[in-house]
Amino acid sequence: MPPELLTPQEMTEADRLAIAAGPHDGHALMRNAGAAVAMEVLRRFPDFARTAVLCGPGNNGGDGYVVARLLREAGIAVRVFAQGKPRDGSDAALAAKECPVAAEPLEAFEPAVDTLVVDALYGAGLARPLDGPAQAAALRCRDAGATVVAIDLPSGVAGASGSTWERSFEAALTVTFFRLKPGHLLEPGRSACGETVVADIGIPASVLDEIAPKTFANVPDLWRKAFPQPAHAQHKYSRGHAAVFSGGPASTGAARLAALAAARVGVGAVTVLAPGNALAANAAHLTSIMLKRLDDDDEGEAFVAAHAPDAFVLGPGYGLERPVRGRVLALLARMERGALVLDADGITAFRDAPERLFDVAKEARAALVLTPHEGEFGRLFPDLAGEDALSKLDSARAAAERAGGVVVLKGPDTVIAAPGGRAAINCNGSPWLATAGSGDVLAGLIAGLAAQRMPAFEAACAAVWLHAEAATRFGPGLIAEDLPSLMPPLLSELL
Ligand SMILES: NC(=O)C1=CN([C@@H]2O[C@H](COP(=O)(O)OP(=O)(O)OC[C@H]3O[C@@H](n4cnc5c(N)ncnc54)[C@H](OP(=O)(O)O)[C@@H]3O)[C@@H](O)[C@H]2O)[C@@H](O)CC1
Ligand SMILES: [K+]
Repeated sequence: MPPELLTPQEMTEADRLAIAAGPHDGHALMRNAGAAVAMEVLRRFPDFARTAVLCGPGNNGGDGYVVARLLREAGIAVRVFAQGKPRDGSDAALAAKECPVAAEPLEAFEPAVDTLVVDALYGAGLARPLDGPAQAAALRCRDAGATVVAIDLPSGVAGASGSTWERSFEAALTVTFFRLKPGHLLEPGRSACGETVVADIGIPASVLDEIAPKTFANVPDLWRKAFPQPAHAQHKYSRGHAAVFSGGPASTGAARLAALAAARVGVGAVTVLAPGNALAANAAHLTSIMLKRLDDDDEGEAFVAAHAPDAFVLGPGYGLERPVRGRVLALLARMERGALVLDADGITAFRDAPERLFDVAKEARAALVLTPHEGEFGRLFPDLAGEDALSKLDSARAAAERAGGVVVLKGPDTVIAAPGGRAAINCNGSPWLATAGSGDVLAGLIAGLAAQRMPAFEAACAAVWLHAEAATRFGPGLIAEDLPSLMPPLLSELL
């Protein structure tokens, strides 16, 4: 899957540029789009005796008329149910004219289990909630358990955000064109799409040079070139040094999970920095990972000065009893390079004064990486979290800009955003990751990669992908302790 994602506006621009460059005009692109959908229908659903194609008034409907014609030509029983008429002279009007199946009103559509439904009501052009007849059709399909193939997007799903207005169609398969849109990967759109296929309809990749998309699917091709490759001449510290702050004696496990993850992702040396009363608990469980006593800020400064770790993790199991903010701000100001990954309690500690963190991050040489779940995100960015008009992508992007750092907004559709507007949506998420300690491992993976000089945005994207891929491959029964040791085979594949 190519990494670029296009907003509906960017997709319109891609169409325009492709038509201008030739040889395909809009009608040819529509015929190619319809043919791609018809081919998927015939290939994947050969057992349906009947097909109902629901056509809207725009170009999405135009694609539907092409599908209806091709399926009829292939000998399938096809009925067309239309909402509105294509505008005179449009490509969709031409496609409707070429379609030998007479259109019936959408209100007459009754789904049945033996009838495959092709949803060509609305795609990228949907600008407001589905109206009554379209909503009723979506509901009837759900109630009847009909199998739906959606063209471009299930009608009712917004391409830019994945949000759904009222009831949307729910597809078993969605066929989209040229590149995915954010709405295919962001929930609830992603679940509504079922399986998603991207079809080539003759738009050349060169149109992307002009469009310069800033949103990506988080696939290895997005960051593979920046992934750390060990060299023969390296020693342990030149392979990077990551340090993880431990919580008190009763909450040391989170830091060790992060430390082990950093080590497994290839960093040369890892140190756990623990308060004196937590040294014994940590020492009992650490072997290759170093342990250093750290009780107050002076010692922290001295350690950073002497060893200059390339990346830090602060937050997992850290607690909120000890002063956190001063330590974070001093560390960030002092680091020469690399990244400070702030997770969990490290994020919560700044709930009353996020601007203090952001001001320092904007001046820092090291990158700040924040890894909030939705709840933690709301503590640092209450206005962004409470704004319904913003998608998860918009929120993460605005937060990264405001924070002057990389924001990893976690969830089933984790979004990674950097200042400047670059953002990636993760697409290999796994329900098995919803387990205690999994976030600690992610923080450690990010720090481990950043310590090896991978730029912070790429490090965060790669870590999110590795974390999810490990969980997906492991499957049921996964606990956070399993995750670090699942890295080696994934690294072998990537390298
Ligand atoms: N461009 C190309 O070359 C190619 C494009 N392709 C295909 O085109 C699709 C995009 O086409 P599109 O832009 O015409 O948008 P589409 O989704 O059909 O809807 C627009 C129409 O719906 C109407 N409308 C909107 N919301 C509504 C609502 N809630 N309830 C009722 N009506 C509503 C709106 O009316 P208006 O807002 O003007 O009143 C307008 O008439 C794309 O998804 C892909 O399938 C492919 O063929 C490849 C080549
Ligand atoms: K559709």
